[in-house]
Amino acid sequence: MSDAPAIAVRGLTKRFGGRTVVDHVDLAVQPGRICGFLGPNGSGKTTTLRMICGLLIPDEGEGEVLGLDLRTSRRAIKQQIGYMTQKFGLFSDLSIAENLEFIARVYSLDNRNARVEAALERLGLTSRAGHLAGKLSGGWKQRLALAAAVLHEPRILLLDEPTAGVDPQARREFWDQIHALAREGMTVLVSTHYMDEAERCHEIAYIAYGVMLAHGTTDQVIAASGLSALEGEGPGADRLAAEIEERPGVAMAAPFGTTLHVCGTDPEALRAAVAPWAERITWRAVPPTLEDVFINLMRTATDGSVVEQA
Ligand SMILES: Nc1ncnc2c1ncn2[C@@H]1O[C@H](COP(=O)(O)OP(=O)(O)OP(=O)(O)O)[C@@H](O)[C@H]1O
Repeated sequence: MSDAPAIAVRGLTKRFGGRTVVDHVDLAVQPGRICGFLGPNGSGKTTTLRMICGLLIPDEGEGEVLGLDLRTSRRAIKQQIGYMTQKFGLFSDLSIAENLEFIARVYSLDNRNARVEAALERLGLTSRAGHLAGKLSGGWKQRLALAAAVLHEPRILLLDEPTAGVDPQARREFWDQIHALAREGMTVLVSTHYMDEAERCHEIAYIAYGVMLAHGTTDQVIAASGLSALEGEGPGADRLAAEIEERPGVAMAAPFGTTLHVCGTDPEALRAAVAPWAERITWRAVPPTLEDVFINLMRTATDGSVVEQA
């Protein structure tokens, strides 16, 4: 397998009405990797995904998708990408298999029967092929949407919040499917708001106000944040969040059950900040979480988007 990234974009920029919603984003994802794409609502994830799959033309920037030029080969790129949008359309009065057959027909795919069979098999849908799509639970609907997205055997999958509103068990199974596809060599870029999903990715990218603020493995992103964290346990620890968050050196404080989780960028200042409660609360150093890192990034990020006056 070549070492060339499956996705490599540089300086990708998109403006809507004079407002920059994706601002010089660089991203490279190697073949067979699952990259989680995180960021607050409206930070530019969907817009970035749509530029990568050739549905939107960037205002600035360049890149290659599977070695194809993002600006000049959008049609060829689209054919090699499976894109699962936040709201996917399916016909509720058609069965799972009929929905897939319909999609195969709309896209004029060859070997339609074999493709539908393969997609059903690949996504564990064969035993439910005759079930009406409208009667499926959220998790099975997502699985059908994933089957539809891989019907044309793309080499890259772009998934836009694929498991929003799906229960934990179904989400876990959906992620098992994504990993199975990645093992076959599929490159996956998946936007999500869930921390447990971020942790299931090989790497993560975090974007806020259209600017890419972090990219790497979970460990790399946590290490690069420079955060350290303490966990406080003792009577009333969980009720101290507001008070402690006011102290210098504390970036965030949040109760988790009966404990209090605090973090900041200066370990000594953090210790000093909680010292007044040291008699009744036991403080111990714990690794910062991905959630700490993302919330801290979000709080420190600024909206640099420029709205031009009409
Ligand atoms: N076609 C459009 N015209 C004008 N503004 C748009 C358009 N598409 C997106 N935007 C704006 O661009 C910004 C980024 O939107 P985008 O959907 O890319 O964010 P997102 O990170 O995917 O958000 P979410 O997590 O809520 O799905 C938002 O402020 C959105 O309102």
